[in-house]
Amino acid sequence: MRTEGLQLWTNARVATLAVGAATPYGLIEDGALAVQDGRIAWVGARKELPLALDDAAVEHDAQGALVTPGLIDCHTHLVYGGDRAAEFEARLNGASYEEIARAGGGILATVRATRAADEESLFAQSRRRLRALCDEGVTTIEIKSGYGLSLAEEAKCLRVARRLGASEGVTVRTTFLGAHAVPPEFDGRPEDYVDAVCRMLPALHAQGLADAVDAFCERIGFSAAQTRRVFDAAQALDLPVKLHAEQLSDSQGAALAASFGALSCDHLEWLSDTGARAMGQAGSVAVLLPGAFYFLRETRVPPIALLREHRVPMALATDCNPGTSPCTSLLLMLNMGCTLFRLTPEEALAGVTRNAARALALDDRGVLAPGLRADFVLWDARHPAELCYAVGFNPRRTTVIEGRIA
Ligand SMILES: O=C(O)CC[C@@H]1NC(=O)NC1=O
Ligand SMILES: [Fe+3]
Repeated sequence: MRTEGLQLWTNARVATLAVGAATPYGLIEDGALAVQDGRIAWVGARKELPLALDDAAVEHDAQGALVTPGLIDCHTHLVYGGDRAAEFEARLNGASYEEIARAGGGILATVRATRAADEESLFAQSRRRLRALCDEGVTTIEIKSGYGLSLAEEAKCLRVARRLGASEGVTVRTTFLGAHAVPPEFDGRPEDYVDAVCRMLPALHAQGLADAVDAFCERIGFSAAQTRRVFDAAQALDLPVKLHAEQLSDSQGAALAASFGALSCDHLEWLSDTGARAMGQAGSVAVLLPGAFYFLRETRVPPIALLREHRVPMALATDCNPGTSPCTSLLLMLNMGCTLFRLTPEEALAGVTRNAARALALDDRGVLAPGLRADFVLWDARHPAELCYAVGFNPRRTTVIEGRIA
C-alpha cells in the first residue's frame, strides 16, 4: 500500500554534514532520503532503508548526484540601491579611500541611492541578487539593513527583505544594522545617532522586521562602548546580536559580542586569542567573509588556528554588499575559504550549512537528519570537495525546499 505523501530519493551520494558522522562530510555512498510533510523522515544507506518506507508514493532517482543540505548564506547586505562601480574605477585610477569618502563616496553613497529608491525598485534590484544566490543552491539567507539609517528607511529595507523571502520561497532572516555608519543628518554627532539607533529598535521589533541586531564595530565605524549601547537595547527586546568585529583592527568587538552571547562575530581578520577564547566559551560562530578580504586586497587572514584551538564553529558567507564584496556567489566563497583562508573543504562546506544555520539560530536545518527540514540540493558532482575546488562552474542540478522541487 503506497504511503501517501512519502517521497523517496534514491541513487544519491548523500553528504549529511552531520556532526560526529562516521565518514568525512557524513558521506553515504549509495544513499537514500525519505521525505514526508517537508521534513526528512529517514536518511541512510539504500540497503538499510526500512521496509515501511519502501512503499513511497513518489520515488526520485537522483542518478548518482551528490546531495548536500541546502546552502545557507548567513551574512549579506543584499538590499541596497545603486552600485559603487565608479568608486572601484576611481580607486584603480589612483584615488584614495579618503578622497572618495570626502567626495561623498563609500557607505554614504549607497545610503543616498537606497533612500532615493522606492520600495518596488529596491525589491526588483535586490531580487536579482537573491536569484543569483539561489541559482547556486542557497535555500536560506540572512539579509541586513544598514543603508537606510533612519527609522523609515531601515524599515523599508527590512520590509523588502521580508518580501523577498515570501516571493522567492526561501527563508530570509533579517538583521537590523542601523549602526552601520553615521548618516549626514547626524554628521559629527555619533553619540546622538547611537541614541537614534536605540530608539529605532522597539518600533522595528514591534513591526516584526528584525530577527537580530548587528553593528559595525571598527575605528571607522562604532566603538565598543557605542556598540554596547546598541546591544543593551537589543537585549531589552530579547533580540539576539551579531557583530562586524575585528575586520580592520582589534577593536575588542568579539569579546564584547561574546559577553552578550552573540550568535556570531563576523570578518575577524584581527581577532585576538582573548577574543577567540571568549567566542569559544560563548558558543558564538565565526563568520568568515573572504569576499571582502579579497576585494579590499587585505593581507591579514583570520586566525583559523586560534578558532580551531578554541573550538569556535566557522561559517562562510558572501557579505554581498556594493562596497567591499559585490559578490553573489556562495560557491566562490567556498573556494576562497579554502584557497585564501586555508579551510579544509569539509570545514568550508560545514561553513555554508550547519555552522551557517547556527549563526542564524536556526536549529531545524543545515544538516540532513530525521526531523529536520527537507532543504537539499542535488549537484552534478561526485565528491563534496568539487564544490570548493571549481571556480566559475555551477554544478547545481536541483534544489528541494521543504520537500518540494524549487
Ligand atoms: O562599503 C559598504 O557599503 C559596506 C562595507 C561593509 N560593511 C561593513 O560593516 N564592513 C564592510 O566591509
Ligand atoms: Fe558585512
